[in-house]
This record gives sequence, C-alpha cells and structure tokens, in this order.
Amino acid sequence: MGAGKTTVGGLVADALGRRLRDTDQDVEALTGRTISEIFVDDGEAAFRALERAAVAEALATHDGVLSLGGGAVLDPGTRDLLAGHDVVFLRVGLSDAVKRVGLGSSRPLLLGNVRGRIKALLDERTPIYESVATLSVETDGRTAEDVATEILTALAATA
Ligand SMILES: Nc1ncnc2c1ncn2[C@@H]1O[C@H](COP(=O)(O)OP(=O)(O)OP(=O)(O)O)[C@@H](O)[C@H]1O
Ligand SMILES: O=C(O)C1=C[C@@H](O)[C@@H](O)[C@H](O)C1
Ligand SMILES: [Mg+2]
Repeated sequence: MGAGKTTVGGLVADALGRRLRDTDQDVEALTGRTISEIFVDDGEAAFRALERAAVAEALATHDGVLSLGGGAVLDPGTRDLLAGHDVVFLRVGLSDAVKRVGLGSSRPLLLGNVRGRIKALLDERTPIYESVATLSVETDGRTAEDVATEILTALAATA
C-alpha cells in the first residue's frame, strides 16, 4: 500500500502506450461495494477470492499494466496466475510507506495503528513479494518518474 503502484504504473503504461488497470477498482466495480465493505461484511478470504477472479479476468483480457492489490500475492491461486508475467515489486520502507499512506488511513488492514500494521505487513510479506517478483525496484527517496524509468529500462533489457 502506497508503494506507488498507481503513480508508477501509470507512468510505465503511458510510456508503453498502454493502459493501467487496477484490480482493486475492478473488484469494487464488479461487486458494487467498496473493499472496506467486503472486508467487514464477508471477511478477507472472500475478498481474496474476488480478487483472484479479478486478476484472472484482467490477465486474460488486458494487454497493458496491471496494478494488484497490496495483498493479492498472499493467495496461492493468484500467485499461480502471475507465473510467466513480468511482476514488479515496488519496494518501500516503513517511513516512506507511512508518509505516503498517511497516519489516518482507513484501509481495512491498517485500522488501529497504521505504523505498527504497516511494519507487521512489510515483515510478513516482503519474502512473498520477493518470491513472486521478476523485477524488484527501490522507491524510497526517489521520484515516481525515476522509478518508472528504471522499470522501463529493465523491461526493455529482457524483452
Ligand atoms: N516514488 C515516490 N516518491 C514519493 N512519493 C510517491 C512515490 N510514488 C508514489 N508516491 C506518492 O505516494 C502516494 C501513494 O502512491 P500511489 O497511490 O501511487 O500508491 P499505490 O501503491 O497505488 O497505493 P494504494 O495502496 O492506495 O493502491 C501518492 O500520494 C503518490 O503521489
Ligand atoms: O495489502 C492488502 O492486503 C490490501 C491492499 C489494498 O490494495 C486492497 O486490496 C485491500 O485493502 C487489501
Ligand atoms: Mg493504487
């Protein structure tokens, strides 16, 4: 969360002449509910299943850049769907993540203690993000433009 998926993803998509699609937005559009409502009413497991379906649909129909929800790769089925695709891990440390997300964030998994929750999520998830990513890029203290340029250069080198 706050790693820069929307900002950097948009810059990368523009440079490639493609569009950015966002699976959080797809889930909300498909269900007509907010992610917070889905978490509260149905729980995280139900959200992950909706998210997996949204990722499958997007990968099948969207020839462009896809922004995944911050916890999408926790789901083994979603991880399987990503195999064979370029997957970029936007690394962000605790301090920059808190600054970007804001201490008042109402995201369901950050409720209560934003800083503490981000730290716990980064500790739990970093190994998973690293295992799924085909490219890992540092974002701390860098502009989104700089991060996007690094991604485009790396993608061009492996194309
Ligand atoms: N490299 C960067 N340096 C500084 N600020 C950044 C950088 N990338 C993004 N930001 C800023 O951080 C905030 C969050 O960025 P963004 O919305 O792109 O993140 P995200 O990963 O899409 O977050 P979300 O979890 O809400 O989907 C925005 O205010 C954005 O302008
Ligand atoms: O990190 C997470 O688990 C989440 C991140 C958001 O993108 C949303 O998908 C949702 O709030 C869960
Ligand atoms: Mg976003």
